[in-house]
Amino acid sequence: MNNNIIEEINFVNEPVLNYDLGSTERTELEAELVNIKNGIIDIPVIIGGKEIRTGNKGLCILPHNKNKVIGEFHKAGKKEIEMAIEEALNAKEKWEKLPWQSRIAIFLRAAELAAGPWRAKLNASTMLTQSKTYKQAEIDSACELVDFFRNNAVCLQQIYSEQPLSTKKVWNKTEYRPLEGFIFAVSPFNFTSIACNLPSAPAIAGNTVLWKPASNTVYTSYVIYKLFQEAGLPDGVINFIPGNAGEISDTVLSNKNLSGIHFTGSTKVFQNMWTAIGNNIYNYKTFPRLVGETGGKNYIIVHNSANINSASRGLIDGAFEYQGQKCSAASRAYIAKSVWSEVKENILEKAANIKFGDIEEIDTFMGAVIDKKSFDTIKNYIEYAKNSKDAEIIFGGNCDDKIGYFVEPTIIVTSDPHFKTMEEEIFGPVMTIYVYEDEKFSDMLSLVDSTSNYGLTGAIFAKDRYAIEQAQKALVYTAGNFYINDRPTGAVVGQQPFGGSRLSGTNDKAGSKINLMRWISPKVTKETLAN
Ligand SMILES: NC(=O)c1ccc[n+]([C@@H]2O[C@H](COP(=O)([O-])OP(=O)(O)OC[C@H]3O[C@@H](n4cnc5c(N)ncnc54)[C@H](O)[C@@H]3O)[C@@H](O)[C@H]2O)c1
Ligand SMILES: N[C@@H](CCC=O)C(=O)O
Repeated sequence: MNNNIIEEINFVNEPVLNYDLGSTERTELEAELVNIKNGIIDIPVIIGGKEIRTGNKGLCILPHNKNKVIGEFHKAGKKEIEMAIEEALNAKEKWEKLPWQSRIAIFLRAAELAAGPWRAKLNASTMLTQSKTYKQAEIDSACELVDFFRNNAVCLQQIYSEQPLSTKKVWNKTEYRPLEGFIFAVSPFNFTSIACNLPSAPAIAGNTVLWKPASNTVYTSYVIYKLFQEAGLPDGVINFIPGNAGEISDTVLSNKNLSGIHFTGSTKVFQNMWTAIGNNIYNYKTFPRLVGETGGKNYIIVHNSANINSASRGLIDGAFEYQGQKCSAASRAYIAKSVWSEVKENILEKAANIKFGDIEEIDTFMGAVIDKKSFDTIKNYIEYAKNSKDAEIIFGGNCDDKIGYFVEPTIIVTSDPHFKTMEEEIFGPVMTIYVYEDEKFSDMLSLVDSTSNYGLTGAIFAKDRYAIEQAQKALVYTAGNFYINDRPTGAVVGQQPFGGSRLSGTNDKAGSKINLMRWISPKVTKETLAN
C-alpha cells in the first residue's frame, strides 16, 4: 500500500488575505457579519452526532455590543457528560481502526473548506464573538486554523513513517496506537484556531474526544463543529459539550477511562485540573497525559543599541493587538534610560494613532475585552496604578462598559520593577514599563528572569550582538518563544512552534510533532526471524 498520500504536500502557511475594499473576501465577510447579526441561533450539545437540547441555556453575545444576542446554547449536565463519555468510548473502536490516511483526509478536507467556502463564516463569528478586527480574525480563524490542520497531517505522517532498526534476523516495528480511553479537550476564549486544534489534534491521531468550548465563544466553536461534520468526521469522534466548567470537570476527571487532557487557558485552572487528577490517580486505567498551555507575563527589553522605531512598533503591537488578550502579549517592558525619552515620544505618538472601537471598520486596531469579569479585573489593575505613588499612567487608563467592554490601551511607567502590574498576568491592554540604568544591563536581565514564574514569550530589541547573546543566555528559561528585534506575539505554525515552560504550560508546542506524540502510545514488536 502506498502510505504517502500527502507525500507531495510541502507544508506552506495559508496566505493572509488583505480585505481590500471591493475584494471578494471583503464582500463575503461583510455579508456573513450581517447574516450572523440578523439571527439568533440555537446551539445544542452534540453527542455521538445527536443534537441534545437540555433547556438549561447560556447566551452568545458580542463583547463590543453587550446587549446584542446572536445565539443561545444548551449546557450539558452530568447526564449528558456521562453519555458523551460512553459515546466517545463506543466511537473509538471504529475510528482508531480506520486507516490513518482516511483520518488525515478528513482534516485536510476541513482545511480546504476553512481556507475557502467556510473562511468568511469562521472569520465573521470570530470577529463578533471575540471582538477581533479583520486582521486579527484572519490570522487566527483562517490562517492559523488551516495551518494547524495541514501541519498536523504532515507531522503525523512523519511520525508514522519512523520505524526502528531491523536486522536480517530480527524484524522490529513500531505501531503508533492512540491512547486507551478518551481525551478531554478544554478551550480558551481567545483563539479560534487553538479551540479547533485542542480536540482535532488528539482526534487526527486516532483518539476520541469530549470538547468543552469556552462559554464566551460557544458560537464560533459550534461553527468549527459544523465544519468537522461537513468534512466528514464520523459521529462520536468529537463530542461537543458546552456548559458549566466545574460541573463538567468533576464528572470527566473522575472517570476511570480518562486518558488525556488537552487544555489551553489560565495557569490556575490547569493546576486545579492537575490536582484533581492527582487525587484520582489510583482510579484510572492509565496515567492520563496532561497537556496544558497556560498564562504568561511576557516581556520586551529595549537595549540602548535598539532601532527605536522598530522597538516602539514592537511595544505597541505586542502589547495592544487584540486588546492584549493574546497569551503572548507583552505586558512588561524594560527600557534603557538613555533611549527612554525617544522611545516614550515614539510610543505615545503610535498609541495616540490607535483606532479602537468598531471592529467592523477595516482600520480599527482594537475592539472590546471579552466580558464583564475581564473588564472588571483589568479596570482594578488600572485603578491600582492610578492610586499608587510608584506608578504613573502615561497613556490611556479609561474604561467604559456602557455599550461594550472597552478598555483604552494603557501604558504605565513604574519606578518599582516588582510593581503589581509588572508581575501578574492581566490579560488586557495594559503595558507597564520600567526604565533601567544602561550600565545595569546584567542586573536587569536577572530581574527579568526572577520577576515571573511564567515562561511564555519574551523579546529583545538591540543591534549590539554581545548584548543579544548575553540576554539569550541569561533568559534561557524565561520563554518558550523568544524574539530578537520583533514583538513577542504572532507565532506562525511550522515556523515558530508555540508554547511556554515554567508555569506557562507543559510546552508541547501546539501544531507540531511534539504535541501529536502526546496523543500516541507507541507499541514496539520484535519478531525473531532466525528461530
Ligand atoms: N499558552 C498558550 O498557548 C495560551 C493560549 C491562549 C490562552 N492562554 C491563556 O488562557 C487564559 C485566557 O483564556 P481563558 O480566560 O479562556 O482561560 P480560563 O482558564 O478561564 O478558561 C479556559 C477554559 O477552561 C475552562 N474552565 C474554567 N474552569 C474550569 C475547571 N474548573 N475545570 C475545567 N475547565 C475549566 C473554561 O470554561 C474555558 O473553557 C490566559 O491565562 C492566557 O494566557 C494560553
Ligand atoms: N500563538 C499566538 C498566541 C496564542 C495565545 O493566545 C501568538 O504567538 O501570538
